[in-house]
Amino acid sequence: MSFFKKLKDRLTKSSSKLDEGLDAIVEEGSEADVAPDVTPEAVIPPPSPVPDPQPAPPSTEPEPQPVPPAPAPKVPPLDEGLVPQPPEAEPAAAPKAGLLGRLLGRVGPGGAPRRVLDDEMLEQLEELLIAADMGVDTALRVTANLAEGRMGRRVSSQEIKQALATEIARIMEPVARPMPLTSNRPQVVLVVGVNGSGKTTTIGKLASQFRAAGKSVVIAAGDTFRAAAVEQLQVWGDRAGVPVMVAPQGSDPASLAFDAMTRAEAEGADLLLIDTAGRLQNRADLMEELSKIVRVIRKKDPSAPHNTLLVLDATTGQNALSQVEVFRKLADVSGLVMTKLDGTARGGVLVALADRFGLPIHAIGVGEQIDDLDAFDPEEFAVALVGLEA
Ligand SMILES: Nc1nc2c(ncn2[C@@H]2O[C@H](COP(=O)(O)OP(=O)(O)OP(=O)(O)O)[C@@H](O)[C@H]2O)c(=O)[nH]1
Repeated sequence: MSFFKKLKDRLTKSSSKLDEGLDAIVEEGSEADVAPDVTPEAVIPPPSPVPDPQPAPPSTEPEPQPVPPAPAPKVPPLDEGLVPQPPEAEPAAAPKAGLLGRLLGRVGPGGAPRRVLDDEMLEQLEELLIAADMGVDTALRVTANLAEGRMGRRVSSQEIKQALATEIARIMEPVARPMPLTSNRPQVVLVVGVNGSGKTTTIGKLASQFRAAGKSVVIAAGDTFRAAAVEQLQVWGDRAGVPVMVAPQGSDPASLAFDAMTRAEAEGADLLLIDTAGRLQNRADLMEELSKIVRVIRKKDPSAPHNTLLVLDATTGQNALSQVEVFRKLADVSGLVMTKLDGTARGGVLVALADRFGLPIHAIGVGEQIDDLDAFDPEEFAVALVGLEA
């Protein structure tokens, strides 16, 4: 199964939320929009060419004769990259409201419900995006950009989805960067994040991928306080075929990091992945612990760590934003990994993260298996998030 397929299948909760929400907004508005004037005119298919590229304002005065009344659906085709579909051909007017119209609307662009993009619709879109965890600022920016050049036009939900996906991909593009590989040997990667965010799993998946790419890897189980965490890391190390250095419970993580550095150097390892504790209850202690690890490994290599990955759990939604803020104070975070994008309706938080911090998103996790981690592809993500077909 391609990763995209997997992503799409597993992002169902996020995408269905947006997907259905967008459909509902357009359908609801399209009914309200056509209802007042649809009765008399629905009979007459409006003449093909529209006199003027007018945005079809809700006709104010009652039209006397049934000649070519402007109000209905005849607007110049929505151009500018909204949809690569043919302009709504001829039958546009007829099957609008009602179940049939809706069903047809879902089948093809020909009879899709359309709604005039106005302030009310924009507000509804904003609310939907905020509910999908995009955050207020980002939702406002996205909808403002979406509105540009489209206000007053009749749009279908498919077109809105396309436009939304384009907008989201545009925001995500600059942050979609795989973890850079350096020439340092070992390249030291510090992995930080709150407990349960998926650090251990991510380290296992990364180790496995680097191994598959021909790199030699050493893992250090730096959360020495939690025996279960260490055991879990050992399990992942075994799966990935990578040695895991552990220390007695409660011993100094910095000294373990130093030993791991020594071993990685001695073995000529390409990468050293260091797991760390994620107890945020006492930030001062955690900060001290992390900076001690950094001090100690810098005795061996002043340029280390070469990457500090913050692992975030997508299911925490907006909380991920505050975690970035906290961890940026505790450590010099250089990139993000977002886990658990499967099974959450909160995938939109990634857009908020990209928009707010601009930190590289190196990878995303969409499952608990060893191959459920991949590079972050902004277009695939955007399309999956809004529920479009690839
Ligand atoms: N569905 C899903 N579950 C994940 C993903 N990544 C991690 N998990 C699960 O999340 C739980 C916590 O993951 P860990 O890797 O143990 O998290 P941690 O940050 O190391 O947490 P501690 O061991 O408590 O420090 C585990 O049950 C993982 O299987 C993911 O991408 N998708």
